[in-house]
Amino acid sequence: LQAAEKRAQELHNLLNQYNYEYYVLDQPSVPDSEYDRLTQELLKIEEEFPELQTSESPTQRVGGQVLDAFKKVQHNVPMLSLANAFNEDDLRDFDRRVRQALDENSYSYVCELKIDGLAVSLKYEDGLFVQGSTRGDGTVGEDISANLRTIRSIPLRLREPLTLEVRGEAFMPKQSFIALNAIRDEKGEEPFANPRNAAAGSLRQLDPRIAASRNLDIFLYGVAEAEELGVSTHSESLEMLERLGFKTNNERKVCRTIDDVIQYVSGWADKRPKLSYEIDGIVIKVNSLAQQKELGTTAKSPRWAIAFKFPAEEVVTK
Ligand SMILES: Cc1ccc2cc(C(N)=O)cc(O)c2n1
Repeated sequence: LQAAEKRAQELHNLLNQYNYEYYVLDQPSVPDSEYDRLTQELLKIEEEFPELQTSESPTQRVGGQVLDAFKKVQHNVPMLSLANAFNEDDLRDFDRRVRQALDENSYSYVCELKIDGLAVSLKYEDGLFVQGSTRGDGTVGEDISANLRTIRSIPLRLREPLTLEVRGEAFMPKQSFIALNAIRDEKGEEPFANPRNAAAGSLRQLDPRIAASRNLDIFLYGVAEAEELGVSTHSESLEMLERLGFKTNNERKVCRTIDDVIQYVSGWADKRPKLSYEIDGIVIKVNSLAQQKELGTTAKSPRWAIAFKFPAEEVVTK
């Protein structure tokens, strides 16, 4: 058993690394055939020694049993929703409020694409993925761990054995959305109106095999209680997420002034069709976590962030 256990660990490490290269970096270093061969080898070992078939095994992404309902999950750190800005004046009003609240101290912003998907929270204990949930009403969400495990860019084991909670946006890439609607069309089923609804519908499935078939993906954008982990800005949180093996959206920019923010926002308005996923705006955050704390939140939204919304995108359906 020891030899099998040692080989199984080697295979976990290899398969996790190849999975990371393929789904997070989009730069595989081995052909699919090699990945499949190693997976078969691990499946054989797990068949011979069932005690090695642990939940962290790369072979256990798609669970077998169909749930009859989702459990409720309490978010210790509320998942906030963002206030919206629709034009330049709204952005300048936001900046005025920030400047006043920070007593004219210097501050900078981080701009990131606002992915049009479903906000989710992922919990890790000693580096292992233990729970995934929807935002729900911000304090209580639904446990969709079995469905989130099927998203290949979500690591089942972090590069460091940390216990933390991260937040991100699960989404369906445009191409997967078009392919899914073509299949539904053939089967005489109602097509999904847009990738966001398709992603939400997929993650609400009680059978994880259906979620696994929907080619979902995710961008992580935050670490709950990041300051506890020795991080002082939002951009450092994003770098930490990358170091831990998470997929983040690299289309982000630190902007020193609201004029830079406005330039960044207007630059993206007509670049959306080029993206392989839908965005519904740009998220603008005060970069310093200490200043975020100083600004605080209203009942449901941070005072240190705002979402600039683009007009609804005419969806390419064919
Ligand atoms: C605090 C917060 C809330 C919702 C968010 C949503 C997105 C998004 N949809 O991409 C990105 C963020 O950085 C967010 N940040």
